[in-house]
Amino acid sequence: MSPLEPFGARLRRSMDERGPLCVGIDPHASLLTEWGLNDDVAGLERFSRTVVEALSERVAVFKPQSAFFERFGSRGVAVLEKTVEDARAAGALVVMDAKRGDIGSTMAAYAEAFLRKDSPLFSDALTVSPYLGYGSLSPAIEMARESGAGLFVLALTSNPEGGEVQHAVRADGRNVGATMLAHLAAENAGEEPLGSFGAVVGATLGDLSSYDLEINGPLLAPGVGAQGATPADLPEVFGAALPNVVPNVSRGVLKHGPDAGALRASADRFAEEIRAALATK
Ligand SMILES: O=c1ccn([C@@H]2O[C@H](COP(=O)(O)O)[C@@H](O)[C@H]2O)c(=O)[nH]1
Repeated sequence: MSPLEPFGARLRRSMDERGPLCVGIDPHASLLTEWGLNDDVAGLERFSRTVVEALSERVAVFKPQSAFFERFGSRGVAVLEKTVEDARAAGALVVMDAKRGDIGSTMAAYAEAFLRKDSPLFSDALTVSPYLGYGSLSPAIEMARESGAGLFVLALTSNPEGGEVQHAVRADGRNVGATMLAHLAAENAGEEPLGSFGAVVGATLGDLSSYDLEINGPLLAPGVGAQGATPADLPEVFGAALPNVVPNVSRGVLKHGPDAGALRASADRFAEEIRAALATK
C-alpha cells in the first residue's frame, strides 16, 4: 500500500490554507445532555456527525478524544471509526487523541491499530505518551514513517499535575519535557516543510522561553477555551515557534452546539483570534 505524503507536509498545507485551529471532538456526557441528546451510542453518533458536518470544510484538524468513544465499548469505537472516516473524507486531518504508550512490542500493536494505513482506526496522527521511555515509541515512529502519518508526543502537558513528571530534572541537568523536545528535534531534522513528529505543549503554561520549542515539527497546544488559555496567550507561550502551533479547542467550541451555525461561528471566532495572535509575531 503506497504511503501518504508525510503528515508534516500535509499539515503545513492545511494550516496555510485553513489556519491552524484544531477542534476537538470530545463528546462529554454533560455536552450530550446540553445538546438535548441521550448519553448513549445514538447521542454519541449524532454529536460527532454534527461536529464533522458543521466544521470539516473550515478547520485544518479534528482531534477526536478516544476516551469519550471507548466509554461505550465496541459500539462507541465503531462511531469513532466512522467519525474519523467522515472527517478525512471531507478533507480535514484527524489527530487521534488516544495517548498510547507501552513497552515496544505492545507499542507496535498500538501503531498497527492507529497508524497502519489499512486499519479501521487509521488516523493522520496519534498522540503518544513517552513515559515508558522515548525509545519505546520506536515502533510507532517506524509505522508512521511507513504510512505517511505523524505522532504528537506528550512533552509539556496543559494540566497542572504534569510538571511533577515533565519538570523533573535528569542527571544531565535537562528536564524530562525538554528531553522529549530534543528527541523530536532530532527526529524531524532536515524535513521540509515541516517534520511529522510533533509535541503536545499546553497553551496554559505561560512563558516557555527556557525551552527550545523549535523542533521543526508541529506543536499541538491544548488548553485554549475551557482550561483558561486564550489565543492572545499563544505568542508569550510559544515565541518563535508560533508558526508551527496547532491550538486545540474542544469544549470552548462544542458548548455552542448543536446548532451548526453557532458551532461554525464559534470556530470562526477562535480562528480569527488565533490569526490576530499570529500576526503579532
Ligand atoms: O496536555 C494535554 C493533552 C491533551 N489534552 C486533551 O485536549 C482536549 C482539551 O479539551 P478542552 O475541552 O478544550 O479543555 C481534551 O481532549 C484533553 O484530553 C489536554 O487537554 N491537555
